[in-house]
Amino acid sequence: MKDLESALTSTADYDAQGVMTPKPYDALLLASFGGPEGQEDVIPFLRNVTRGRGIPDERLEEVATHYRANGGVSPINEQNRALKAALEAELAAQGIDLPVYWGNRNWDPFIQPTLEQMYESGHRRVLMLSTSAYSGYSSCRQYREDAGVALKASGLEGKLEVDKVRQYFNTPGFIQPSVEGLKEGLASVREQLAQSGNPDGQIKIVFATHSIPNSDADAAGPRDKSYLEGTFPVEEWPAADLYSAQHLAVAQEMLAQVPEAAGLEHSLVFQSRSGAPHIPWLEPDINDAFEEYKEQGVAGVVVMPIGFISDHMEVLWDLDTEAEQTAADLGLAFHRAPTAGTHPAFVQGLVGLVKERLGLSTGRAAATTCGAWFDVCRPECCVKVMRDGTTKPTIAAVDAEVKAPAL
Ligand SMILES: CC1=C(CCC(=O)O)c2cc3nc(cc4[nH]c(cc5[nH]c(cc1n2)c(C)c5CCC(=O)O)c(CCC(=O)O)c4C)C(CCC(=O)O)=C3C
Ligand SMILES: [Fe+2]
Repeated sequence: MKDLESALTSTADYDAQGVMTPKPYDALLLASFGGPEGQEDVIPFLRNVTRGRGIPDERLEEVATHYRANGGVSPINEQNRALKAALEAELAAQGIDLPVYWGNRNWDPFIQPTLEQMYESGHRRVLMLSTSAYSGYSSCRQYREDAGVALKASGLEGKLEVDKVRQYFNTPGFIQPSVEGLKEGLASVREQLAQSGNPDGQIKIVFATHSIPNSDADAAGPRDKSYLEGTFPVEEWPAADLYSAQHLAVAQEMLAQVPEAAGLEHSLVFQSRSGAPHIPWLEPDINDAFEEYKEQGVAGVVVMPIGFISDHMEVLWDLDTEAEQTAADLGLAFHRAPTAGTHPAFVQGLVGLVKERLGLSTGRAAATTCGAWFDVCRPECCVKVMRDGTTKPTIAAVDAEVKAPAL
């Protein structure tokens, strides 16, 4: 076990701010969540997702119906195939020779066999890009663990180097598609209100993201928040956990770029809660929030799905099916903005992040009041202590081999 101080200072390939020295990576791994591709995959997929996580059976049955209604197919795999193709095209257009592979946490193609295949094909230095933009256990650390565990289990540790692209919530390429979406959404809701004879009706801009357990939210980012100095202005978000604070910073940046939003109220709400009912998760739920807005005199909502990079099941079901129905029941005008998907600005932004790591660009792209996030996560970043008291091996972390004390 490495001592934390020496882990922070003795490794040559990143600096004290967690910025990694550029390297000649020879392949890119697009790492994602995975999803079922047919009715027979649905339950095995859900078991993979929730293994050891105490999600009640009733919740699994309920989530299964969302997939069943869509032929047992999650839209996420098609979206990742499209993103992979778009990344390949953009890399080729920029003359960068970097093959792209795809591996998932919960469904075929899985991360471990993909890494094995990459090694067998002669790759030795892999850069991983995950389909999650924010900090948090599910969105950052768990991807680092997926790679860390896969390297151990495959015996590739020390033979295959795997680093990770930093979290990109506050990059211009992630923000720009939503800026356009917000403008279109405001126009759409204004039009709906005018059509219904209420042209001056109050509009609320509702930023939506995945709820997570409060304990995960509190553990998001480095445990010692002084590591955030110069990267994330913690003092601006005194009441919020870091996961919420990152979303609020993104929301603020989008609003600042949309003059049509001036004077309108906005909020951050949560969706897709699971887990046992007695365990607190981030609130308010989007549907509860709509009821409150109705009572406050709001006439229409523009929903901004900023927690997700593509229109997967959580977006199609929890927003476009449930939340839209709640809005209809309440008589609220409703518009859901697109996710980043394969928007050219997003794809170019991701390729820009890869170029940073290859040493092909100068500067580290960042929007919002936060600076660029760390390439190498700070001590106990988004830490999750397993039931047996250990943490899992991870990549791209100063504490890869440091055993975390219980929280
Ligand atoms: C923060 C976050 C993101 C956003 C970042 C990111 O994009 O990665 C995300 C994405 C996704 N979550 C997804 C699906 C599921 N998440 C679940 C369960 C959970 N998610 C959690 C958090 C997140 N999840 C948590 C704390 C749990 C409970 C504990 C656990 O198990 O870790 C469950 C179990 C059943 C249930 O919903 O209870 C399912 C089926 C899909 C695929 C959708 C598709 O198929 O199109 C995607 C992209
Ligand atoms: Fe999830």
